[in-house]
Amino acid sequence: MPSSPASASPHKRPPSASDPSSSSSSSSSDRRSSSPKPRLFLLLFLFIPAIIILLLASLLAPITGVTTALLPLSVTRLVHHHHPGHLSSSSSFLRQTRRLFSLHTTATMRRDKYEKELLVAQLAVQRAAILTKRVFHEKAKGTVDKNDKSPVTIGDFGAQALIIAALQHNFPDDAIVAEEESAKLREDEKLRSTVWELVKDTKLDNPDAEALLGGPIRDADAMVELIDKGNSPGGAQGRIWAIDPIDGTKGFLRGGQYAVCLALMVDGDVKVGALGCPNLPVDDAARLTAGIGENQTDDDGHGVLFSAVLGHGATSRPLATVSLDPELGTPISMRAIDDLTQANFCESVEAGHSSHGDQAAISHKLGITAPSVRMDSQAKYGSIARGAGDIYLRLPVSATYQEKIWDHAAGDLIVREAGGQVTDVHGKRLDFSVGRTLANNKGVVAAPLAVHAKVLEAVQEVLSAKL
Ligand SMILES: Nc1ncnc2c1ncn2[C@@H]1O[C@H](COP(=O)(O)O)[C@@H](OP(=O)(O)O)[C@H]1O
Ligand SMILES: [Mg+2]
Repeated sequence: MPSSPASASPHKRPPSASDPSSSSSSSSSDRRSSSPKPRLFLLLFLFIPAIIILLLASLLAPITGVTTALLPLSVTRLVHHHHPGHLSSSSSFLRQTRRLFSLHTTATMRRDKYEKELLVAQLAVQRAAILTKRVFHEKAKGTVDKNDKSPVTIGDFGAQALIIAALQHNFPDDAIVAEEESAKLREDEKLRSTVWELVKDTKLDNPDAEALLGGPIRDADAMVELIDKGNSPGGAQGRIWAIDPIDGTKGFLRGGQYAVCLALMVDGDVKVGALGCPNLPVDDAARLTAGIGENQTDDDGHGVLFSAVLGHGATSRPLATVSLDPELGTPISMRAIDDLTQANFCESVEAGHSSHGDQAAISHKLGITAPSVRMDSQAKYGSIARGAGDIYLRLPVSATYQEKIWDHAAGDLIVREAGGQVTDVHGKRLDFSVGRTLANNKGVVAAPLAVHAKVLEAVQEVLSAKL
């Protein structure tokens, strides 16, 4: 039969020398009134270390990445477990503290995931891609001369204005490095009104998403001013966005691959990247084919959005899927290559951007027989990141050319987050902290992590005379 609690029993147990609970003959009420100091001491003894732990954990969370939200909870449990009933007023204080710290920690974790930045980047790229696609279709219909550069100019200005508008609306204090500046638009009234006609009618068909980007730009003058906000010198400090509104202008003109590119760098390190590739297949499993660089359409089955956040992997999703969930998307990863001879290379279409001859010599050295796949733009980075291709080489042609940060920032992160390594031909990581160009780097070697060193070795052997 269960014994009744001592306090409820009318018969007190006789005191016993061996019973620690009866070492004193005083009653519990006596005990309550006679020893406040030890209890206070005990309280302080437990509380002060707990608060110090909470403070330290919270401060260290951004550095260590440790999930401290659980820590205050366990400290609370520990205190309650050892001193039930004595901490009621203090426990509400502790609970409040815990809530405060968890809120702070959750905010830190969100910040580390750059959720809002990712969402805005994805939507901004998607909206800008709608504009570029409209121009691409006009061009495909033959309404403009093939050698006329105006479609790409119109698309470039329009897409840049739309992306900057979204960034300014959401992150007004961030700096922006963008490819275009508005001088030409200010001089050319006709060009300005053509771009404005396109910009004013381009919106996402999801009203919440469109509202998040700040809705339409006010007028043509505001549009021109927005374009010039992309004039930051870049550098190693603070938050800087890099925009290439149409990367692969040559591809855009020839009806091949091009990309709308956006990346966020914080203190010179790329944290978020989004690449809209309107003419790539949606299907991640489709291997690259020789014809991928020409006569493309953005019909059904085409148009993919690659994204990545540093430390959180890379994903792809259809460019047409507008969602307020930044995590919607399929994780992508580079193809595991056991036998390098089975790998395939991609490179620029333009021999003036990357040496085709050196690339062929490197292929040969590695025993790769498949011809390289040539395509314009950062679509190359996206394609190897999802395993459609394996290796991307950009081999310097000119000794003086400096690569632009907007041509690489998003792609570099997406490949690294998909399990790849990206360096220059000297084996140095791309350095986005030195301004608008990659002044500290030469060329690009991007490959799955496991084979990167081997590929780099072959690159250096072939280029040894030039390096
Ligand atoms: N001599 C050169 N070497 C390497 N890249 C160059 C170059 N001249 C121009 N580019 C860059 O190459 C980019 C295109 O890369 P790709 O050849 O991979 O498609 C161009 O971007 P835009 O098309 O945005 O102008 C341009 O910035
Ligand atoms: Mg470019």
